Amino acid sequence: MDTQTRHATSAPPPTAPTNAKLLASGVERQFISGKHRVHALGPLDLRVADGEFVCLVGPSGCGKSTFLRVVNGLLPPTAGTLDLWLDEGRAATSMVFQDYGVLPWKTVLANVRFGLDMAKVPRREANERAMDWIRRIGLNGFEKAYPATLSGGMRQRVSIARALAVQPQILLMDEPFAAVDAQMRVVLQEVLLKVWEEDRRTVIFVTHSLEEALVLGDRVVVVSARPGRVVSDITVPFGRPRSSDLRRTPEFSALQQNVWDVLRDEVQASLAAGEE
Ligand SMILES: Nc1ncnc2c1ncn2[C@@H]1O[C@H](COP(=O)(O)OP(=O)(O)OP(=O)(O)O)[C@@H](O)[C@H]1O
Repeated sequence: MDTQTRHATSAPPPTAPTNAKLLASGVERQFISGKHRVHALGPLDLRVADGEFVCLVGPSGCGKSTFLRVVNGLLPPTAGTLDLWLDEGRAATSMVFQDYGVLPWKTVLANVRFGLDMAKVPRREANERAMDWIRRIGLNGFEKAYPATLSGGMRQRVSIARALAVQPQILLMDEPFAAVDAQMRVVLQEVLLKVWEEDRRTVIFVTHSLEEALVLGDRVVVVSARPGRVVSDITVPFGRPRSSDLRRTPEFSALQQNVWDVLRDEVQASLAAGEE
């Protein structure tokens, strides 16, 4: 049965729009920093359908990570409402960050199992589920290895497997491939496409790479200079399954240029405001 979760500054919750997983309505977040008030985000309006892969792009400091933290429930919005429609008994969200976030004193298996251990899943089942993800993400044979012995790309696979092992209803990814080299980035994008296409869970993916956003996303949402608002919401017309060859098509280059034309104004506004 569906439940509805609301991170809100007002009540009551609305009925779910058809197929919606997330609905942000006028979401804002301000921070108090010393004597200053920082208006980090919003008002931001966004609807994400169940099973949709949505990429957020926008200038540095525009509030993208803040939005993910609001969705994750780590930060309450200071205005507006965020509604999530969730299935009972399953993890709501799970986060993957740029800096791997793996625990150096645990093996790959124990890292991937971490969220299942927290949820008190019996050890045998937790091991089976973790091993399944280790295989799916291409780390078979490394389950007993420690993170220090792995490359950056492999550590990030561990992070992704750990996030997915708890079967989150919404996967939140904050520039997850920004710290790996260009070739590994393409490999990780393909790994993510493959595992996502197997079960199509809802994903919100923050990136600075338009190419990455267009390869991965069903939609690319351009966020304005701080405080971040949606300035453009582009449906990516390329079919699935996708591969990296998509990048070499003229249609891809044309769309990338169109999105950049929108984003460039926001980056310039951000630079003028001294954000970067
Ligand atoms: N805890 C906090 N206290 C004060 N200010 C904060 C806090 N967290 C974020 N900010 C400010 O809010 C604004 C938005 O930050 P956020 O990290 O969400 O941006 P971003 O779009 O994710 O940036 P980037 O692309 O560089 O990662 C920035 O000006 C940041 O300095």
